[in-house]
Amino acid sequence: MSECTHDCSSCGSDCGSRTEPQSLLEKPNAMSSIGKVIGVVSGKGGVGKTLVSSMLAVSMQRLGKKVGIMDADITGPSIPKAFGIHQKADACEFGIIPARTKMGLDIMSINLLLENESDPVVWRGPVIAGVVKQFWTDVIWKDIDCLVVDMPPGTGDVPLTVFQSLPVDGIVIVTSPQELVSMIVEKAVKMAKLMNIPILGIIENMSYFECPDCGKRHSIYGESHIEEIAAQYDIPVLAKLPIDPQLAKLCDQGTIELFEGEWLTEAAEKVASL
Ligand SMILES: Nc1ncnc2c1ncn2[C@@H]1O[C@H](COP(=O)(O)OP(=O)(O)OP(=O)(O)O)[C@@H](O)[C@H]1O
Repeated sequence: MSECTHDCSSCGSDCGSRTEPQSLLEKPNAMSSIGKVIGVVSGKGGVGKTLVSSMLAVSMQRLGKKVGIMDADITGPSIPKAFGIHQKADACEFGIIPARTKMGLDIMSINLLLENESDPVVWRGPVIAGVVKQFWTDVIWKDIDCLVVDMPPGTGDVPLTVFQSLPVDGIVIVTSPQELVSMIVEKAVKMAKLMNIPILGIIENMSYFECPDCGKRHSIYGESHIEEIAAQYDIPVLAKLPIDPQLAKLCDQGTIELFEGEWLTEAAEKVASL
């Protein structure tokens, strides 16, 4: 064993002098420069986390920030499709170069590394978690003000890896107005607290549908209880996003960067000002 430096955070030895646990934080690629890291999480699948991650990133870019998106949803990657990216990632001697969207966002996703983007990822948890770490250690995130990490739903291996290995500055929780939402939000809140990660707020997706003819709002998935839930956990509601077929269409066409609307501007300002 080498001589004790008394810097327990970076030392892997389990000696009698240990006063604090070893930090599991990974070093980013030497060529990377990353300002803030924001995780976008949801307790369950299909609530529109990818759509919200994409729109939040675009909204921050519209505020003049340089934004990257790490698609940490390894088994269900959908970020490249939303941005119409089908090419493979490039590499140089220093690391992997993310794909650049039409409007200038940097994107990394497992789909940029697979031979065919429709190939399924049938890997065990530790391998998937290793890939997510490599998206941090091997990818060159150049001059990024804010890196948005689109997490897989739930509280499994990947969120745990991201929270332990990346210096996450805060998370945004995405929900939809459905029955189980309180319990689901509670799980996400508890995980963030357990990992000492600040919760920036909740975004409710598919909150309502606004009739294009008369402007009346309909609560398709039931009345929203997001304010009560947010108050219960003392976290702000950052935005409410309507069900809008136009958004689904833009996602399907790979043109989400062209969305019109200010729903996420306030949330983007809050995240960008961290
Ligand atoms: N507000 C909305 N209005 C219209 N369509 C939406 C809205 N939010 C999400 N969708 C559509 O619902 C589908 C699922 O959304 P998305 O992929 O963002 O969910 P997710 O939570 O990331 O899913 P997963 O858990 O599978 O990763 C997509 O086709 C998306 O375009």
